[in-house]
Amino acid sequence: MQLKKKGLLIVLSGPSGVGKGTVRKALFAQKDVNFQYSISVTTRTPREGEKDGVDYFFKTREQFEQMIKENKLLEWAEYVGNYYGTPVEYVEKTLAEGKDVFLEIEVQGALQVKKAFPDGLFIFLLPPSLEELKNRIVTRGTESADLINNRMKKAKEEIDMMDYYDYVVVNDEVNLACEKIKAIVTAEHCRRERVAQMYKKFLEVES
Ligand SMILES: Nc1nc2c(ncn2[C@@H]2O[C@H](COP(=O)(O)OP(=O)(O)O)[C@@H](O)[C@H]2O)c(=O)[nH]1
Ligand SMILES: Nc1ncnc2c1ncn2[C@@H]1O[C@H](COP(=O)(O)OP(=O)(O)O)[C@@H](O)[C@H]1O
Repeated sequence: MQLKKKGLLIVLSGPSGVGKGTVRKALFAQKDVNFQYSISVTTRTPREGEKDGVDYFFKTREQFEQMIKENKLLEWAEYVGNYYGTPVEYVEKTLAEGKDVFLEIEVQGALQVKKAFPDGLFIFLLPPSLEELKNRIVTRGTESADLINNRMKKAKEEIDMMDYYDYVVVNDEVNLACEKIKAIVTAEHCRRERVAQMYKKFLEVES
């Protein structure tokens, strides 16, 4: 058992358009939320309004491949033609400081994180229906018709993976989804605290 309390690694996944970004921004706008957001690296072109170092670190494929070679990524995946990855240094440093880290990543990456951090907290965000998912992607208006179809195909594969997650949260209403995520994190902290206390007590009895 670790003596120094480490932060909790929280992973949020879900199909494109379900509202991960919206829910994440709503969560981080709340004063009682102390998670640290891990900014990912991507080779995707920035969307209108996106800023380098805020939404993503935007890199070329060559730069990204160099980061893979240098083991600078905790996990990475190719998603609809672009690379996405999590810088490892920030995650390890922040967890070691006892702070909770929040990753918003797709399922292939989440499975890699689960191998490296089996005690992470894995949450899957589900749309109320596939029809509503398509509606949201179309309404967002950032993808061409081709890309929307690719993302819908991918969405069905992704939803098949929700079994690997600890919790499933339906994003029917943004504030409600945020409340559910906060409740899950609080409950997980309490559970870990209880286990740590029992373990401590057990050691006292043994010695
Ligand atoms: N594996 C992995 N996936 C990521 C990372 N950052 C973002 N993603 C995921 O990549 C997918 C595409 O992201 P993006 O192009 O921003 O479009 P979005 O679907 O509208 O969020 C989403 O499922 C993101 O959660 C990362 O660091 N690693
Ligand atoms: N609970 C919700 N109800 C209705 N629309 C939503 C909800 N959550 C997100 N949206 C909308 O759905 C679209 C996709 O959301 P976004 O956060 O970009 O998804 P993701 O990051 O999962 O791809 C956006 O237009 C957003 O405003």
